[in-house]
Amino acid sequence: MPEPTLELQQRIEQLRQQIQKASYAYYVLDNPIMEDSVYDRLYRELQQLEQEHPQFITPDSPTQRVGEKPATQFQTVRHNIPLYSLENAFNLEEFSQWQDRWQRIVSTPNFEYVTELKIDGSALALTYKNGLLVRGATRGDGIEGEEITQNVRTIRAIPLRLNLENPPPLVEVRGEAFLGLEVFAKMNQERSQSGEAELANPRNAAAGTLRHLDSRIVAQRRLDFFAYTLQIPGVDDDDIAHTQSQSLELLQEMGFKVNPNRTLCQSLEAVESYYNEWDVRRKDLPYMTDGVVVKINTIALQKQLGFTQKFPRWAIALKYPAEEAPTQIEAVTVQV
Ligand SMILES: CC(C)(CNC(=O)c1ccc(Oc2ccccc2)cc1)c1ccc2c(N)nc(N)nc2n1
Repeated sequence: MPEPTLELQQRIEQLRQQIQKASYAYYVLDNPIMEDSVYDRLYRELQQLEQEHPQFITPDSPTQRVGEKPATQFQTVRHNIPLYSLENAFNLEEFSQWQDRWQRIVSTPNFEYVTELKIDGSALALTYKNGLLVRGATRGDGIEGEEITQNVRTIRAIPLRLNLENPPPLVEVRGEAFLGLEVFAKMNQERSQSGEAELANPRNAAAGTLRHLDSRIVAQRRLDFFAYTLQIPGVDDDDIAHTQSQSLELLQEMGFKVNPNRTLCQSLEAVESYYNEWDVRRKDLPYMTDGVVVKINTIALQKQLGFTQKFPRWAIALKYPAEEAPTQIEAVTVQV
């Protein structure tokens, strides 16, 4: 076997960049730039070269998304930063009461909310070391979750490497993993054809898929992901971004898929119109939502308000009425 030449390494790097660019356009920007047949040919060439020269394989190579052997179990890991859940408001009256509560604590007249869609999926905590994805974990109880890195790596909307020149030593990203409605319907069709019980909803299907021990099965399920929180431990949140909306833009620049249907609101009425607008428009979205999330936009104000034992005081979920009565099986997330 001739010594691998420099141009071989350059060819491998070139293939990686072309494949990564096409994958980002397709899975994050939802805007394909390459025919599938061309993508497959480039991918096969890269796989071939890496098999011939495994010393050139890097953890962020697109070929490293699907693991080989199934896991036997998942480890429990402690989140570097706790994952808080959201207080719920079930109507605008409750939202208005929440607004009055925090306005009593901070006397600031000119507040601003960022309103985001609440995706009906399963929360994920992602950890990047020097820009490389090193861990993916389920929310668990917010303090500890299950380490499911191999499964998280199969989610093509999640970058294996941050798009940053000099990445900080540690970056924590939170978001929602979900199954699109089309993928969910196809999954249930396959399950009913093979005599398995259909799953009640895409949230259950996503949570169950994330806990599948065989990442090759997970890769076939085509999970998707929207990021919504960026943290750089050791760096003051206010220095990363002054507002939640800037933080979402940063996440996009770093290579994450961030839900585009977010708005800035300066009043309760503006929040109400966003909530009512998306109660109608969400029926045309290719994924399930179960509410909107309203966050005080200014990070300095978020810090002033802080957290209760369970929730941030500066954010609330404004839920839509549930479509189907939750059944008992929803309580338990099983591998599906
Ligand atoms: C607001 C937050 C709870 C995330 N934020 C955090 O988890 C979080 C955690 C520690 C933070 O700061 C700390 C840092 C160190 C120690 C303690 C707190 C700040 C935010 C949340 C939860 C669920 C969401 C959801 N389903 N959809 C959208 N669109 N947004 C959501 N946002």
